[in-house]
Amino acid sequence: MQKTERSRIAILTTGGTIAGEGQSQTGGAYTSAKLGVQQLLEAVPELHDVADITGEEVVSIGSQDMSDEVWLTLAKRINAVLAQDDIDGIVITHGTDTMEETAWFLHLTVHSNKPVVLTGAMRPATARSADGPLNLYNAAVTAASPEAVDRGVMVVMNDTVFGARDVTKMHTSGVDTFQAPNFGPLGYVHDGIVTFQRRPEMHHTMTSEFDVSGLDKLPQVGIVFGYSNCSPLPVNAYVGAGYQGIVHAGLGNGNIHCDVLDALVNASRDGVRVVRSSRANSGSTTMAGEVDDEQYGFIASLHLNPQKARVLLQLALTKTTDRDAIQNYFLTY
Ligand SMILES: NC(=O)CC[C@H](N)C(=O)O
Repeated sequence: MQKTERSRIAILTTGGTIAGEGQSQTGGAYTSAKLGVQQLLEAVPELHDVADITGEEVVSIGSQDMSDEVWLTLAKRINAVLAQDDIDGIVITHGTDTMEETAWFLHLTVHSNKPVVLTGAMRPATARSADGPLNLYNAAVTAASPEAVDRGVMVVMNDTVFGARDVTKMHTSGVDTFQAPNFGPLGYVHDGIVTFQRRPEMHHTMTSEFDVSGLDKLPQVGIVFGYSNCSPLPVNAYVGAGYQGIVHAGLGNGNIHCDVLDALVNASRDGVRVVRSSRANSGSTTMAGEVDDEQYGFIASLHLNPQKARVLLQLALTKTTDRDAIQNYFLTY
């Protein structure tokens, strides 16, 4: 696709290490979410070679403090900005800890085919070899590219373009922390040019039926972690607190310790929707395995990791509590 006019990109900031500051250029200690939009933009003058840029702060937090409320604010703001004729794409700067969840939430709740790209950094702005400035530049290159249209929400980090559904944070501190263990990247950015290899096949953005425009909160869904000799206490606590859904970060192919299984079966029979995911980091929690989902009324998360399964279950519960319909969402998105 040839582009004749200059792109117009809105950069929305939310905090994270990309806006972080430390005392030392080589030490590890720093505080995230310290720099404002102008400082982020001034660090990368080359952004203006890529597109006409506007900047706006949405929140300023470490993404470990991300909340459903901020997600709803972001989705509504992005939908409004992308509805403007004078904006071609959006870059969101974000902490890396929950970047994959925010990207996935937006992939399902933004209704535009214009590019939406999240980026961040593993090293604060004050560090030697800070990765934020080049990540921000590469994100803007991607958001400004006509080739990026209709690929849903993306994460651009470390020269690599990932699809929101596929990407996960795999390393606590390395700049190559983001990976897509099941399906690989969508593309790469080098020398100011983005090259795509493929398109996300499952439903998203324009074909997503989830609409949060009228919502000010989301259904409560918790995650419980599976391990040897584990306890049903967290499941029972969520049920007691009135949670509508529970995602089990299971063993292997979504297996569940017998004590926890009893608690989850009771929860499921009481109408709490239970999704079976895996702590294994790659592979699908398949629909036929050691656990009989049909018998217990459970839902298989397939390739979605626990934190992403939680997001889809929250959105599914805004539409229905029917187990089969929710399983169908997991097969569709
Ligand atoms: N590398 C990072 O961005 C981590 C900083 C912070 N914990 C956050 O996720 O916002």
